[in-house]
Amino acid sequence: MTQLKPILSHLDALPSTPGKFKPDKTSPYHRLSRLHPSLSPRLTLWSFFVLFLVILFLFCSPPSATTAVSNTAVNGGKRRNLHTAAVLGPSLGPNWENRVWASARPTSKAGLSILVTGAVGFVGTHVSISLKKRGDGVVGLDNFNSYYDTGLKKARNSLLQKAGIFVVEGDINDAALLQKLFETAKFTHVMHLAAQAGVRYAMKNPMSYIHSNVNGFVNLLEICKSTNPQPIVVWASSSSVYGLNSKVPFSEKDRTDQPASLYAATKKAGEEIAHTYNHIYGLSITGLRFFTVYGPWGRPDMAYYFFTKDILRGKEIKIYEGVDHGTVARDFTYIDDVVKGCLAALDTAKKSTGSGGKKRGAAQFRIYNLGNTTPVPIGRLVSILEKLLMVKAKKKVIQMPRNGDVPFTHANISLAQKELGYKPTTDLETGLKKFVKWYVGYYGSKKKSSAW
Ligand SMILES: O=C(O)[C@H]1O[C@H](OP(=O)(O)OP(=O)(O)OC[C@H]2O[C@@H](n3ccc(=O)[nH]c3=O)[C@H](O)[C@@H]2O)[C@H](O)[C@@H](O)[C@H]1O
Repeated sequence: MTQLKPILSHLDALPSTPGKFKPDKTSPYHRLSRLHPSLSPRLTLWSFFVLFLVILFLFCSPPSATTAVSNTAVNGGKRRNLHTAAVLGPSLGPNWENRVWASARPTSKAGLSILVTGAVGFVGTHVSISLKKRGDGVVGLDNFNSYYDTGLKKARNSLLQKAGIFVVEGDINDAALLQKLFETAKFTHVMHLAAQAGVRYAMKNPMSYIHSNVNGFVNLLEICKSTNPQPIVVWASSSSVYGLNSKVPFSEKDRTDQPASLYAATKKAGEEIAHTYNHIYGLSITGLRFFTVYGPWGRPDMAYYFFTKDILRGKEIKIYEGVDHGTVARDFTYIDDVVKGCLAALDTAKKSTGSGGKKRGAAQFRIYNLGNTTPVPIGRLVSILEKLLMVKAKKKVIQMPRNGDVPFTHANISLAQKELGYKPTTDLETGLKKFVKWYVGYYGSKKKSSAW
């Protein structure tokens, strides 16, 4: 993190709305020449010379520098201007370029060069480390937003640094930054995991979902389609797209036009947007529908995580039930299984066909369920946690509020099995054991239990 600080402080110092700046009518030149009329001709000569140098500089700058005028990013609710980062900052200068370039370089002969967005997120961290371990080049991009404990994100970033992965702090909405990244490294693949996650939070902060899952995604695809050669894109959709679909198990062919939350609606929108970019520009795109992914280094906003915290603190937990005491269940999927699915999607993807924004032929477009195929009732999830934590939970069973949650999820994974060789092997009890072990180690030893 420490090396990212200079970038931050540099960016924070920049005005967020350049248009608001009033021109200074009493410029130093005017003031000086009023005081010393004899200086005027000499100053004019110098002014022309300086102007010439400025024009020369602008001409020689990469396009990102000149197109970067109006992009802003929202980070942790704070509006910061990242646009000129690509233009001015010594922070994005040769040292930054070297780090990006070195991190993007594969260490194995057949290795890929991958930009992982959302790299300090839960899935992003695991995927990045697995890719790096097998010899791929990996550069991370993440805005480190404060949707949940940023301390956890920083700790994940330390893991990535130790693995030799450079994570750039920035937002997928920042076109200039993305352009600069693609100019610096020749990415063969983009693993797009940056998103506003969480089903229930969408009622509190709807615009954050549009910002990241719609605007940000389009911004990223715009850069990908214009890059030459175009990278292959693999990205995270969600089981939530099945919404109120009642046919089980959920198959990729089932209807996905009844989302129950804005989160689900933005992921569904993402799938349609992806199709458009595939159709018009020849981008090879694979969408992965993740089913309630859990495990070590997980997300504190998810039920298994905050149930663990609350059980340990003796705090009451609310277990949702459906209509007429119906069971609410999830097809919980362990992180290592999902990572294997992500890597298989990258490895089996065919190349994009377009270049420089022009399609040259039909490109691959795929969508897969990455689930576990075994839905588990929430009551059972709590019993497993009680056993592992050796603490009785204070349970309150309540009717599921109207908050965007769906009553159950259940993946049919036969397509992913056939085409990706995807085969989940971790049952919920085994996976939660690994999670609890990590949780106790992480919060216990570091006394961080107040974080989430
Ligand atoms: O597969 C996905 O695409 C999504 O998975 C995840 O959503 P969900 O499956 O809803 O997981 P999560 O919130 O952990 O709730 C788990 C269960 O606990 C129940 N639940 C929840 C809260 C509570 O207080 N009580 C309760 O019973 C609740 O009703 C539910 O049945 C990701 O967060 C989301 O980003 C997305 O990736």
